[in-house]
Amino acid sequence: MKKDPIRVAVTGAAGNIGYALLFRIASGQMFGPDQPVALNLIEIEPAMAALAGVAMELDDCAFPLLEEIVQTSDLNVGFKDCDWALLVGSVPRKAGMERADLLGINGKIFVGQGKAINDHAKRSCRVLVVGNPCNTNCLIAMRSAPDIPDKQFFAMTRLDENRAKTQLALKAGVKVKDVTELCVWGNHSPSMFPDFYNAKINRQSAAKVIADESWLKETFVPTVGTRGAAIIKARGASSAASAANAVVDTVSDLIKPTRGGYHSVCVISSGEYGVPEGIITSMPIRVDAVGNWRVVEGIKLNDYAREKIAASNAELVEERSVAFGQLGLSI
Ligand SMILES: NC(=O)C1=CN([C@@H]2O[C@H](COP(=O)(O)OP(=O)(O)OC[C@H]3O[C@@H](n4cnc5c(N)ncnc54)[C@H](O)[C@@H]3O)[C@@H](O)[C@H]2O)C=CC1
Ligand SMILES: O=C([O-])CC(=O)C(=O)O
Repeated sequence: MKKDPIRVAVTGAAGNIGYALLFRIASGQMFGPDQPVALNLIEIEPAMAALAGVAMELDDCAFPLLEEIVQTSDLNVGFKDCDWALLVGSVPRKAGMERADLLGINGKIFVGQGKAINDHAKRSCRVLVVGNPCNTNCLIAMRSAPDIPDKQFFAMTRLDENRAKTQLALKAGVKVKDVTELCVWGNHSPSMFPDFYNAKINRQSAAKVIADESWLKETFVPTVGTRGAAIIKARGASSAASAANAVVDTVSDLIKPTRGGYHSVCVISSGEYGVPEGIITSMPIRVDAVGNWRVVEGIKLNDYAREKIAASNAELVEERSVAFGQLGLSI
């Protein structure tokens, strides 16, 4: 039986991440090899000519699953009837900046986008925010879309999880697929905590397998936390292909039951593990057989882990207060 297409709105579609992402959605890597898709490509007016070029290239791939391409700078058109909204469009940081420095520049974008999603997207629309600072931008979009359930808003820390897995695999001399249950907690910022105690290498605690706590605390944690800056320094531009890859991983894992452990996704907190309520923070997520996600319970966190997670979440509480103050939103 023919399936209806999944309509995916992508903002910043002519940008670097957009260019690495759209072709993977259209080829079936995000939603599966027998699932048609329609792409609503959203850009700001000055980038519409570049967007037309990207759309021409999508046409030239003759993807069998790609049923429609909409190109627009009108958010009301762009989010109309979408099933997924991938909010990538925003300014990336440059060398020497922290992602939070983008709050004043990017935060307001997410008010208008949230409102347009509220008014035009399907009620079942799920929203993944990539544009930085992604946790707080996601919170802004969520609060601007009161008719869409909070549980349908996500921000991305899967790139951090993937980075962390590779660093542990390299250190332990194992394959990256042997590293599982790696949750990155907190903010997508240098304060994030990649939990090496509960991560597994071939089903044993990564901390036990690596048996070098000072490397884990003093090298591994900061390497993961500052990997984005290291990429900017090396490439002269922020991660794009690996970020797009993480978008594909995040969405494809949110639409199917989780096998094995869990994945890192930033979701709305309702106080799990003592996390402050009402922030969008990264936690370990599992998806059940009918497609609902939940935060995995019962993970044992030692004092060091709790302290790191609390510090990262305190940063998110502070970001929320600054952003909401600037935007006139009430906490
Ligand atoms: N959460 C994560 O793990 C990661 C997040 N990022 C963030 O993703 C964002 C995008 O990065 P790139 O694609 O490399 O940047 P880019 O500068 O190459 O592309 C951004 C695109 O967004 C468009 N744009 C700007 N304002 C817009 C608006 N209001 N509506 C629609 N489109 C708009 C621009 O015209 C541009 O084409 C940045 O904020 C970056 O920091 C990047 C890597 C990883
Ligand atoms: O570091 C940046 O600005 C881009 C980003 O979020 C990442 O690569 O993790």
